[in-house]
Amino acid sequence: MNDSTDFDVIVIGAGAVGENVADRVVRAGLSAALIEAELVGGECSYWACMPSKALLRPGTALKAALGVAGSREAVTGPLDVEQVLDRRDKFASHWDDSSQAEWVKDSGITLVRGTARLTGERSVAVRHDDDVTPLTARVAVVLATGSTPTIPPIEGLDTVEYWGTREATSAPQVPTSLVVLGGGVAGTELAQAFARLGSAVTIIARSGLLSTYPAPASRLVRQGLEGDGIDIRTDTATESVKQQDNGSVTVHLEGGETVTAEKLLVSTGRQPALTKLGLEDFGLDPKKLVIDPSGRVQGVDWLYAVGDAAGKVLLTHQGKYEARITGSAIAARAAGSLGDTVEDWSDYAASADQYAVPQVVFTDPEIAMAGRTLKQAQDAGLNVSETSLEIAVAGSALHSDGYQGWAQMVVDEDRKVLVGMTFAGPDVAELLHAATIAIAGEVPLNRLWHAVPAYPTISEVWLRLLEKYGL
Ligand SMILES: Cc1cc2nc3c(=O)[nH]c(=O)nc-3n(C[C@H](O)[C@H](O)[C@H](O)COP(=O)(O)OP(=O)(O)OC[C@H]3O[C@@H](n4cnc5c(N)ncnc54)[C@H](O)[C@@H]3O)c2cc1C
Ligand SMILES: NC(=O)c1ccc[n+]([C@@H]2O[C@H](COP(=O)([O-])OP(=O)(O)OC[C@H]3O[C@@H](n4cnc5c(N)ncnc54)[C@H](O)[C@@H]3O)[C@@H](O)[C@H]2O)c1
Repeated sequence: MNDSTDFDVIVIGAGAVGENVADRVVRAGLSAALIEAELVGGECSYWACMPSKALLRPGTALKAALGVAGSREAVTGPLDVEQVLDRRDKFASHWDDSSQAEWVKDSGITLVRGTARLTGERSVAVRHDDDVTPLTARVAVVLATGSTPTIPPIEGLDTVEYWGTREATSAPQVPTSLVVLGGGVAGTELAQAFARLGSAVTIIARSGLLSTYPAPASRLVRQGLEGDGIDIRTDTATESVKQQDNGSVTVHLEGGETVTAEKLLVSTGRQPALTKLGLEDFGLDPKKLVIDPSGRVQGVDWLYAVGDAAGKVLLTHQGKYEARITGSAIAARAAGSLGDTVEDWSDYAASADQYAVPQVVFTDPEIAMAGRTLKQAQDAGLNVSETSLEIAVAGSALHSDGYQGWAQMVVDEDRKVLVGMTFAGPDVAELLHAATIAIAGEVPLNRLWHAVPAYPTISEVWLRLLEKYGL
């Protein structure tokens, strides 16, 4: 750290999102301090996206080889667990942030290690061990503090040892059995990763499995998980949990049934990490901030929030997008070229957060979705139609024997543009960006008709959907 305590911009939280805001403002000629309490790189690098995908990928690759006659016969054994965990460790940089800290320094950003709290207008105190360093920002303070797990009020949970997603993604060994509480994205991905690494896995979901996605897509994932031997209990409430003498955990379900496993994973959602920042002193609610499309916090014109902390979309790529937008808005306001209001879809408004978010569930099969589901579009008052079909094209037949997939297109009938797209099936994630472009670009359907998918690829499903729609 250099000795300066006065910067143009202070960014609290050096996750992927905080790093990107700091980089953006420095590139625009401003100075920036980036404050981090734990590891530079944040959740995604060490305990979320990277290690979870590294745990999943070998199982998906093995299943792909088993799905094609010829390569199937060449597979002679199960996953090599030690190799999988070693590779995961490399993707998590062995939980060492020195290369990311080096990048921060090389980018001209000042890294300050410690826990930050707002102490006044544009003022922050950073506590590191017993030292407290006061910092001031001439222009703006940005909250990029991420999110923390939501822990459900289940009797006994505070008395047992359980895994959160951090412990699961960094697990040094594979447990013989695992019970997963929560049927959301984190729960299903990690359930499949551990099942394929040899754990006997049970998922307990209060409602459905991946219930925010279109039902045919979630059903395909459920079939895939069941094919891996996962016991899935949906619409099942958990009454209490208890640790056994041998360390295993028993989950007592509504109706009297119990499930016992070596490890319990609680993956029941996340919430913005906004407590202990002193927000109350500025009349703000630390449960959720109201922010404008440039990321500025309502009522405090020097304060911004991005990424998970902003609470709009809890995804790395979307948080980094917000970081680029907010960084540009801060720099433009510092230069006097941007006022209080920002235009939708301009360089200073994170409009895609509302209309064109891409998201992937990295199970096998995958779900890849961009924009709105039919229900979300209807709830937003749009006059929409839906067209859906099974993915059965030359590209999918070649991809694997017995390929099963599903796709859905949601069209705004008043404007004749795509507002939502969902694909489910093996390797559909790579189809997604075309949908994101069509939605964000509001490409008219009669022009999309001229975007010809290459033969023989799974993307031919685009053509089938447009034909079924009536083009
Ligand atoms: C298991 C799992 C898998 C996931 N997989 C994916 C995926 O595949 N793709 C995807 O897009 N998203 C995924 N996500 C979501 C993704 O991890 C988050 O959206 C992303 O990490 C948010 O980045 P962020 O920078 O906003 O927050 P974080 O990465 O949480 O970073 C915030 C940083 O702020 C620091 N901090 C907090 N408070 C203070 C303070 N007061 N002072 C100083 N520092 C502070 C923290 O230590 C942390 O390093 C996954 C999440 C989980 C849990
Ligand atoms: N591939 C990806 O992009 C990816 C992967 C993992 C996580 N994430 C992100 O991380 C965030 C957190 O993931 P998550 O799966 O924890 O959250 P989530 O919100 O996706 O799912 C949480 C699930 O837990 C359930 N639940 C809540 N309380 C419960 C209880 N008492 N008992 C049983 N179930 C209960 C909810 O009904 C929901 O299905 C998500 O917002 C997601 O965006 C993304």
